[in-house]
Amino acid sequence: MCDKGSMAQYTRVSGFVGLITLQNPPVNALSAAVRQGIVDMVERALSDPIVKSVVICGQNGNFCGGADIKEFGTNMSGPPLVPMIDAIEAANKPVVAAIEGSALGGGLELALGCHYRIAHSKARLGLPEVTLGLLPAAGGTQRLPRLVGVPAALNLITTGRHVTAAQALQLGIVDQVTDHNAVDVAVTFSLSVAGQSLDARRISTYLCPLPSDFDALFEGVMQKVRQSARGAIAPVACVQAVRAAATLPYTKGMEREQELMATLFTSGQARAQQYCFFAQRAVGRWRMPSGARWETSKPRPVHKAAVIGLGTMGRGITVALAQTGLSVVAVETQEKQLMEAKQAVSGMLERGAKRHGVVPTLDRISYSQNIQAIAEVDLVIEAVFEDMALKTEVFQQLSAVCKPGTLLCTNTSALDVDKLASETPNPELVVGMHFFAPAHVMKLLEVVYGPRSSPQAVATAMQLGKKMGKVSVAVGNCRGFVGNRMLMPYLQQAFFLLEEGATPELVDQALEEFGFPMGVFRMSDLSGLDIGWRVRKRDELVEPDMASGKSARIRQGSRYSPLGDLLCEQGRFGQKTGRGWYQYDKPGSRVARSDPWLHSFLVEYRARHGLVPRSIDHQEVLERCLYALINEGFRILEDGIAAGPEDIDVIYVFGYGWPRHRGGPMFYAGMVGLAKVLERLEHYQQAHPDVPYLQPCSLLRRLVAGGSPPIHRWREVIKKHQSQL
Ligand SMILES: CC(C)(COP(=O)(O)OP(=O)(O)OC[C@H]1O[C@@H](n2cnc3c(N)ncnc32)[C@H](O)[C@@H]1OP(=O)(O)O)[C@@H](O)C(=O)NCCC(=O)NCCSC(=O)/C=C/CCCCCCCCCCCCC(=O)O
Repeated sequence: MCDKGSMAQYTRVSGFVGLITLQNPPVNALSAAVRQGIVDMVERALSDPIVKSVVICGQNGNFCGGADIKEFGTNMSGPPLVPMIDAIEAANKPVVAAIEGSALGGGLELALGCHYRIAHSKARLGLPEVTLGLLPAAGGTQRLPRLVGVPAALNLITTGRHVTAAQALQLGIVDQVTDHNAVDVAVTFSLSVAGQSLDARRISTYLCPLPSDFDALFEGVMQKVRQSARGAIAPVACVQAVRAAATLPYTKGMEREQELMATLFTSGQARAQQYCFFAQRAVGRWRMPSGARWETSKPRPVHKAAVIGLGTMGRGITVALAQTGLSVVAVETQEKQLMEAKQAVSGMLERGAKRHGVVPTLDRISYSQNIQAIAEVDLVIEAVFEDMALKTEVFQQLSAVCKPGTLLCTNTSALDVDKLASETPNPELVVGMHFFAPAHVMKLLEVVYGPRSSPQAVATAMQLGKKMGKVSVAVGNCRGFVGNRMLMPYLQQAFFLLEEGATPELVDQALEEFGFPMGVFRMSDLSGLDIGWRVRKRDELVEPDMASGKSARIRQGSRYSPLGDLLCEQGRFGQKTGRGWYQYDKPGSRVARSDPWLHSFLVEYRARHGLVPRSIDHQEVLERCLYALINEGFRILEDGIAAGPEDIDVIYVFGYGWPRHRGGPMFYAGMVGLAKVLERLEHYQQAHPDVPYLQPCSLLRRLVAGGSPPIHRWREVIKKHQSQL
C-alpha cells in the first residue's frame, strides 16, 4: 500500500507498520508541503486499525536537514511545526524515527517528538539554528534538556555543533545505533514495542534534571556565551530558552521559546546569518568571467602533492594536505629548517589526531631537501618567502622538474600570480592558492586565477580546497586579491585616526564592540608589524624620519602615515618582540597591555607634524575604517575580481573575523543603506581630499542612483556597469 502523491510518502510495510518517508531533495527540508504531508500521513497511520506502529524516515538515506530556510523570508504557510510534533508525541501508537544522514534543527526536533530514535552509525545530529541567528523553536530548547540534562543541552544548542551517532547514543539522544539499514531496524523495532505503554516515552512530560549548582551554572554559561557571541543575540536567547526548560512546566517553557524566537526570527542578525549560509554555498558554485564553472571544467585527480618551503604557512599546508588523505612531499632546502619543520608538522598531526580520536597520518609525508623529489606529484603548492624574485626562481625549477601537467600553485598573499605564471612554459597550469594562517585551521582559501589560468586548473584547486574542508572562493588576480586588497584602506584609516587624536585602544574597542575578535592594532601586533613594513619598503613608501609637517606625510601624491614605519624602526614588531601598538610581558606573550610609551610617542608625533588632536568617537572609527573597506569591495566588484558580493562576504567572514551576524561587509553596507554609506564616504572625502580610498566608487554611486536594489540583484547592475565602463 502506498501513497506517492505528497512530499511525505506513506507505505504500509511488514504488514502492520506505517512508514512515512520525507521526500524533499536534497536534504528533505520541512517545507510547507512536507509538513502538510507529515500531518496527513501521521493521521492516516494512526486512524488505520491495521497499523500497529509508525516509522518516520527520509528519502535517499537522509533523514531531515530541518526547517526550509528558504521559507523564512516569505509569508510562511502550511501547518506549523510545533503542533505537528506535539501530535506525533501524543500518538497512541509508537512512532520511531529512523535517522540516516542528518537530523538537524527541525529534523532533530521532529525526531525528539517521536517515541524512539534509531540512528545509522554514520548519521549526524544537531540543533544548528543558532548559526542561522535563531533557536530551536520547534520544542528543541524544551525537549533536549529534559532528555540529556541542562549542561549537555546548553552546549549543543548554544554552539549548534553536530554530533555523531555514537556521541548521540552516549548523550541519550538516540536509543540505538546500527550499521545496518536504519529503516529496516526501526520497522522491526517498532513492531517489538507495539502495544507497550508510551507514557515514559513522551519527552515533554519528563522533569528537567536540575544540576545542584543551577544558578552558578547558568551565570557561568551566560557569561561565556556573551563573550564568544561578540554581539550576536541568538546564543544568548538560546541560554534563556534552556533556562525556561529548567524552571518552568513544559507548556510555559514552550511559550517562552516561541516568544524568544519571535524576536530572533525578524531580526537583522538572522537575515545576515541566513544570507551567510546561502552565500557560502553560492561561492562553491564558482564561475570565472569566461563563464567557466564546474559544469564546463573537469578537475584533475590529485593523489600526491608537494609543498615547497616549510615556514609557518608551508607547515600548516602540509598538515592540511596530509589530514585530507593525500601523500605529501614536503621540501625545504635548509637542513635546520627542515628538521624543525618535521618536528612541528608531526606535533600538529599528533595533536589533531588526538582531538579527533584517530591515528595520526605521519607516514603520508616524505621530507626532502631536494626539489627533484617532487617529480611525480600531481600538484605543487609553493610557500617560500614572499619575494617575487625567489618565487620566480622556484617556479622555473618546478617547471623543469615536474611531470607534464602538474598544477603549480603559489601561496602568495598579494604578489602577481600572472607574472609568476608568465615565467613558466605552461602558464595555464598556474593558480594561486592563498591559505590563511594557521593553514590547517583557518577555513578560508582564495583560489586566484590569472588571465591565462585554465578553467581545469581552477577547478582542480577548488576541488582540492573542498576536499580539505576549506571554504574556497575563486577570485581574479590583483594586488592583495580580495581580502588583503580590502584590508589596505581599513588599515590606512586606522593609522590616520591615530594621527588625528585616537589611541589604539579606542580604535580596537570600537571594532571589537562591532564584533571583530580583535581590533586592527591588536591584530597587527599578532601578525607582526614588520610584514607591512617590508611591503611598504618594497613599494618605496618608507622614508627616513627626518622631515616634519604635512609634506612628510605625503607619498606618491596621497596622504601617508609613517606611524607603522616609525614603530618598526624602534624594533617594535608586535607580540614577537614584546612591543608594538601595545606592550606585552615578554616577547611571544599574548596579553596586550596599554603602553604609556606609545601614548607619549603619539603626542610627540602629532606635535612634530603640527597635527591638532581632536576627540574621535566610535562611530567615526567604524564609518571610516569599515566604509573605506566596503568602498574597496565595490571597486573589486567593478573590476570583476570577485564574481559577486557573496564572494567578498564569505572571504571576510571566514578569513578576516567579520562578525557573521553582520553578514559580511557588502551585506552590511546593504543593511546600513547604500545611500548612507555613499553620503558618509562623500563627507569624509571632503574632509580628507588627499585620501583616494575615500573617493566613492562609481559602482556604489550607480547602485544608489538605481534605488539601492537588494543584494541579490547587484550582479545585474554590476554586469551593466562593467559593460559601460
Ligand atoms: C548538512 C547539510 C544538511 C547537508 O550538507 P551538504 O550535503 O554539504 O549539502 P549542502 O550543499 O549544504 O546543501 C545542499 C542544498 O540544500 C540546501 N539546504 C540545506 N539545508 C537546507 C534547509 N534546511 N533549508 C533549505 N535548503 C537547505 C542548500 O542550500 C543547498 O542548496 P543550494 O546549493 O544552496 O541551492 C547542510 O545542508 C546543512 O547543514 N543544512 C542546514 C541545516 C540547518 O541549519 N538546519 C536548521 C534549519 S532551521 C530549523 O530547522 C528551525 C527550526 C525551528 C522551527 C522554525 C519555525 C519557524 C517559524 C517561527 C516563526 C515565529 C516568529 C513569528 C514572527 C511573527 O510574529 O511574525
